[in-house]
Amino acid sequence: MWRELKALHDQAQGRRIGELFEKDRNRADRFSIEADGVRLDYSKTQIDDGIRKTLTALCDRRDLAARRAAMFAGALINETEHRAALHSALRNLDGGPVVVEGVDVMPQVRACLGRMQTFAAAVRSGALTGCGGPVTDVVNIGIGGSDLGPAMATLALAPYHDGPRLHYVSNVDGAHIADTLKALDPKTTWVNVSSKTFTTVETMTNAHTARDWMARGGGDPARQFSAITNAMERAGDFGIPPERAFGFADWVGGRYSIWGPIGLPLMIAVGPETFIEFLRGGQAMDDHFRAAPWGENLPVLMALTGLWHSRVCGYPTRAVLPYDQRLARLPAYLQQLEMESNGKSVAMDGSPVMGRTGPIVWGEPGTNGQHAFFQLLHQGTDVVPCEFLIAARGHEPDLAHHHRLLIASCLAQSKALMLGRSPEQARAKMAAQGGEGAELDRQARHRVFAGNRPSVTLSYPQLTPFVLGQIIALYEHRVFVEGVILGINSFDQFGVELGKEMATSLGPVLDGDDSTGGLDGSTAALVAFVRRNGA
Ligand SMILES: O=P(O)(O)OC[C@H]1O[C@H](O)[C@H](O)[C@@H](O)[C@@H]1O
Repeated sequence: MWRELKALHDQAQGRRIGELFEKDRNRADRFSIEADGVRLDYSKTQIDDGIRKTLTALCDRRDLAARRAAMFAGALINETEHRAALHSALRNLDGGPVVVEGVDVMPQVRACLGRMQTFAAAVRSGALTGCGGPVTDVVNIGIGGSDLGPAMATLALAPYHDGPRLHYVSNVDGAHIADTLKALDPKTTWVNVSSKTFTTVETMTNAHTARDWMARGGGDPARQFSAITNAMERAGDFGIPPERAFGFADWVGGRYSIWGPIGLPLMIAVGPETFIEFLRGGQAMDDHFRAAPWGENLPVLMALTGLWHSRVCGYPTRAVLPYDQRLARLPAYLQQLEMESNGKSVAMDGSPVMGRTGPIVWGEPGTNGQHAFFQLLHQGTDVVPCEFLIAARGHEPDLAHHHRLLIASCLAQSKALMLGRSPEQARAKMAAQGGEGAELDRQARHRVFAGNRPSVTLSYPQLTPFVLGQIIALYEHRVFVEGVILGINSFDQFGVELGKEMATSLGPVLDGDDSTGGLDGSTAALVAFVRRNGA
């Protein structure tokens, strides 16, 4: 089927996307789908009826319906780690039982959500205090999946933020925690340590530093710390008692964990009701993903468009461009979600994967990116498929003129990428400005835009908690569909281990252990530089 798609791609070579609209007046509608207010427009791509048909046939060829059912039913689809991938159970608010290895996990999920609500309400109301009175600031310490989700969502839902100030510390670079704690009062700051394993070196180092800071400054770490982990004993050893620890099961992967206790800081910021709205958005996307036919299914169409661009067209990267400042952390969040899930070279059965798997995902909010890297998007030698995100309205009614400009810019960019500017148009423009002769020719060449550059646009009414839930669940399922079609396991991450292991053995070398014999030349020279110039 990849060969068939490659042949369709070759046939489409040289075809202008713009012409597809001239041939089919209904193209925009026929190549857009909408579910519960979220609309995906993939009409500004080379995908036509034949390509779509072959792409959707991939879903049946790879038994997507059965894999999807297995995921939602709690089967051990993470085969390398013998685990279920059941983040959907965390937002299964009105659904029935979900059974993992003979046990319905829903009572445990509901009990945990209830504890989170009680805890968040107590922090927000001032019922839970620090030594110096009500909690003014919450510092969340975590990294990767224990940081990116809540950090991204706290910014996204800023208009709903009515709890204490939230701060996120992730990097082991002491600059991160030093800059964060500098402005805080140890007597009214709450520290939450988020770590699924409670062993991650960055998180544990920051947690110890925060504990020392609090104790030195008159706060009480025994009272002002909480933990989110599935290693309760380790949290206890650190000094956080079970009543202030929130557990989650191993069937929730780190990068899929925002829906459960890892979302607690978000719940503290926006309140339990708003958090539940976020869960409802995720659940609505689950319902859509499970019910809609392939050709009307948002995660499936996003996945198929992505595979078309990366696997068939061979474009190595994809730009995520939220025209929504509050989604500024979405590209970083998606880098973990997509690249940690599908950046693999070995198939589920252990055989090598032929061809490209997950593309490199990168991006920045618009309009800022326009004044930075959009030059390359329009005129560079690599084609970068772009994913625009835009809300029909913002949260600032008195600044509606800003939003009008934001939307106009977003729509203009996807239009310009598609249509470009021909040499004739560039010459006419230069001539209208008084240019002539050889200089006009030379100048005009710099002002040509090849166009025919694909993009998709995801639009939604407003970035509400419900819509954010829809968007995040949409991307999760997109990753799952891509993984199934590529035949890889999207739920393990062995690729992060080797560097961690090597860091452990390099620590003593940096401390002065002279057994540098095993080091490669470059690493030995870098160690020598640090020793010469370090403290
Ligand atoms: O939550 P933790 O156990 O501290 O793990 C934090 C992160 O570190 C690991 O290296 C993984 O790459 C991530 O998937 C994980 O989210």
